[in-house]
Amino acid sequence: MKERLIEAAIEARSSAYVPYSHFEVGAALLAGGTIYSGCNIENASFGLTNCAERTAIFKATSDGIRRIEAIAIVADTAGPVSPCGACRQVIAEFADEHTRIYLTNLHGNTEEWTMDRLLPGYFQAKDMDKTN
Ligand SMILES: O=c1ccn([C@H]2C[C@H](O)[C@@H](CO)O2)c(=O)[nH]1
Ligand SMILES: [Zn+2]
Repeated sequence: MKERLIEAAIEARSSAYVPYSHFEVGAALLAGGTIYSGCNIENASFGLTNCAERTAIFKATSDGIRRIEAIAIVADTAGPVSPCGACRQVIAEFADEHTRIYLTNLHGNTEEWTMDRLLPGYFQAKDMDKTN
């Protein structure tokens, strides 16, 4: 499944809409037996750009998915791609301690991470509980 997810992420990357940065990113996640993939989508108003990871996650979420089993992210980087902070927090929303996070590049340099490494101390719903 790791290889299938990486392949799907590479395929999704070919749809990246990146007229400004020309930096193509692809992501693919496994949830409920289905693979959801996404690319980065830029905008003339740069701050409205949506990263590939969030595109894939939002596609899955709008299909009713609430837990990610595994996610692969790929870009043409020297080493494994490093997701931005916003995406790390969004992944955390739908990940648990078993979620496998594959960070890779076009040369096949792949690292397998879990949430504790991706974003230690990420904000959680329970952090809003004043009694804790
Ligand atoms: O993990 C990442 C990092 C960056 N980008 C996108 C956002 C923008 O389109 C381009 C350059 O930042 O790469 C992603 O999609 N995912
Ligand atoms: Zn991001």
